[in-house]
Amino acid sequence: MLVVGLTGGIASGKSTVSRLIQERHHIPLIDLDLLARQVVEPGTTTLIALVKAFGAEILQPDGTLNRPALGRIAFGDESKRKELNKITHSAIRKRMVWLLIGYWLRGTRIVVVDTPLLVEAGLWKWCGEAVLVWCSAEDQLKRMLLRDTDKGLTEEDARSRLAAQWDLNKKKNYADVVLDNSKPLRPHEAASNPGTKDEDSLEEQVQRLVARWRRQTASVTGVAKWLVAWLVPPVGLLMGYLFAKRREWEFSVRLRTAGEDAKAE
Ligand SMILES: CC(C)(COP(=O)(O)OP(=O)(O)OC[C@H]1O[C@@H](n2cnc3c(N)ncnc32)[C@H](O)[C@@H]1O)[C@@H](O)C(=O)NCCC(=O)NCCS
Ligand SMILES: Nc1ncnc2c1ncn2[C@@H]1O[C@H](COP(=O)(O)OP(=O)(O)OP(=O)(O)O)[C@@H](O)[C@H]1O
Repeated sequence: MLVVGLTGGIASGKSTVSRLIQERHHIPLIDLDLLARQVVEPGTTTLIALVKAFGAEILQPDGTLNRPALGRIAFGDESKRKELNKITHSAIRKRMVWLLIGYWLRGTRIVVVDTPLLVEAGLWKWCGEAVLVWCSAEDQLKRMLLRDTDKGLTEEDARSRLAAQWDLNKKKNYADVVLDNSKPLRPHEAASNPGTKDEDSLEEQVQRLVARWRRQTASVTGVAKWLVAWLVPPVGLLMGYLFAKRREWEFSVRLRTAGEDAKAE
């Protein structure tokens, strides 16, 4: 099974790409932002742990999580954010692994995992391919404000959310594929933009990417690997482990060349 890690920064266009992959190309998708919401539903041990760590002011009167309030605490202070990650990430990963196992049992060929923290949390090594949805920090800020101002997001909130994540140029070093989302979304919009071609639009880039995944997984070696991993799970696990180790080594060479530190959070 080809597990693709899809990442980017806040408001860089991950959900837009996810929607295209899921709805237009019918590839299953695991959204870690969504799992992050499920693990903090009322009554969960994760929500209880969060209240213990950050106080009852992170709850709404009805007992659900007050997301903007927790966001303000976590995005404004690195140590608080680390604490939040420590509490939530293991529960999110557990859910993700169960979902992956489910897809694998059903014989799925390609699954996309959408997560903003693919690089920061070190998940990139465990993916067959890491895809980064890139745009400039100015575009991220502009798009975030356009999207979220009516949900109460101020420019200060937006800047602190942006500062809470790695710069997207730094994340490029960890990506196998970079989707340039500084251009228009659709081909016809690209045509009316001076200096931009139809094939530069996000939709066309995603179309080409998915076509390659399909060719790759339908090739003789792709099918043979998938079949062996599916029929003999221990061999599949070993193949996955060796692949991750090779990937870690290849990227550490690449990162050293780029002057980056391979260690994530
Ligand atoms: C702090 C919370 C409550 C704020 O909720 P809110 O609804 O306002 O934002 P939402 O969850 O939609 O996240 C919006 C974006 O913020 C960024 N973000 C979220 N969590 C983090 C984090 N821990 N570190 C850096 N950026 C983050 C991501 O780009 C995400 O797409 C929420 O983001 C959360 O529970 N975060 C911890 C879990 C987590 O790390 N999720 C990311 C996927 S693993
Ligand atoms: N190429 C583009 N041109 C203009 N607007 C865009 C483009 N791509 C995405 N957008 C808009 O930018 C906003 C952010 O995109 P999206 O929600 O896909 O980002 P995201 O990376 O999933 O964000 P988050 O991490 O906050 O969930 C949305 O309102 C989306 O419609």
